[in-house]
Amino acid sequence: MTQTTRTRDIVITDALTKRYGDRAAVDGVSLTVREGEVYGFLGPNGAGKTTTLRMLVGLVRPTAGSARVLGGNPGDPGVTARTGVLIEGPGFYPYLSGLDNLRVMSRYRGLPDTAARDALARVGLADRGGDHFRGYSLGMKQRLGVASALLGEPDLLILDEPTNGLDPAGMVEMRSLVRELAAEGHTVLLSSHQLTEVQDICDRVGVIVAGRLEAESTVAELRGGSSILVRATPPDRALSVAAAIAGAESVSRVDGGLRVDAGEEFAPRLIAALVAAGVEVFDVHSSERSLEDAFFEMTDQTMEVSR
Ligand SMILES: Nc1ncnc2c1ncn2[C@@H]1O[C@H](COP(=O)(O)OP(=O)(O)OP(=O)(O)O)[C@@H](O)[C@H]1O
Repeated sequence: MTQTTRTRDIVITDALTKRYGDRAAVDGVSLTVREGEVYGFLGPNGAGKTTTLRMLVGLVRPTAGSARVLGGNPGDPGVTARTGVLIEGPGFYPYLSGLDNLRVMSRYRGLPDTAARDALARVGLADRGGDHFRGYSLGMKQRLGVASALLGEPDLLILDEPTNGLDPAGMVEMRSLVRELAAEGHTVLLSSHQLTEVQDICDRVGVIVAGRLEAESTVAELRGGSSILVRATPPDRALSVAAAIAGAESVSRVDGGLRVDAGEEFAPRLIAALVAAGVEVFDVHSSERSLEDAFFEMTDQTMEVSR
């Protein structure tokens, strides 16, 4: 029987699990990456991101569960040919130019020499293609890594921490490159422990903590919407007035005031009700939860956030 995968689902895992001894590095992960999206696989160091990605490209055998990639099995030649992979840095030759490094790779894979030039141009390195790899900045090295993943125009790009170690300018460049690649029709699955990046460039995210997928949703859903922060006195009366009009479940005490889970369009009504009840209002502002806040609330883990 031939199993057909809906074209919209590029990667599907079902309870994917990898155990090393009695420890599960990846524990029952079921995720879906859809066609054309940038999917951020987010989690702290050691959460199981690399192990999951390795299973998706056939480098690690699952202990249990399964994965389908581009409608086939991970590691199948037909799937591998359509997948561009950057996991833990490809081994480039330091004394070869960037272009020659790509040529070596494209010949090895039976691709025409033009593939190397095309890939180099796509990551904005066409002008520096003749320079030795060892003279490249870290950002250029990372871009060359992405170029190597782009050889042969794959449908799916799997990038493990593509912005790791980049300076702020390099990160901005890498982010716009990833968005461009998605706009050109590539599906991108990238991992990161840097929340701010995921927040900016990903359509959807999967959050993995200690091997388990804790959440999978759009960035907006994960944030859980916006809220209004109010500083008013007396605080108890402010709380009961807000609860009466917004619903008790939407109102909570926070440091220095109260939080109402609602969009800013709710603020005028809230202020009017507070004032009518004799509450003195000192400050009202709306705030969007960052993905970072959402993540901290979801787990008690300490995330390594690079600044
Ligand atoms: N070959 C292996 N043998 C034993 N344990 C392993 C092996 N590979 C990974 N692990 C363990 O599995 C867990 C998950 O590792 P993994 O590299 O997948 O995490 P990660 O989320 O990619 O983290 P990082 O961002 O640090 O790379 C870690 O505890 C790691 O030590």
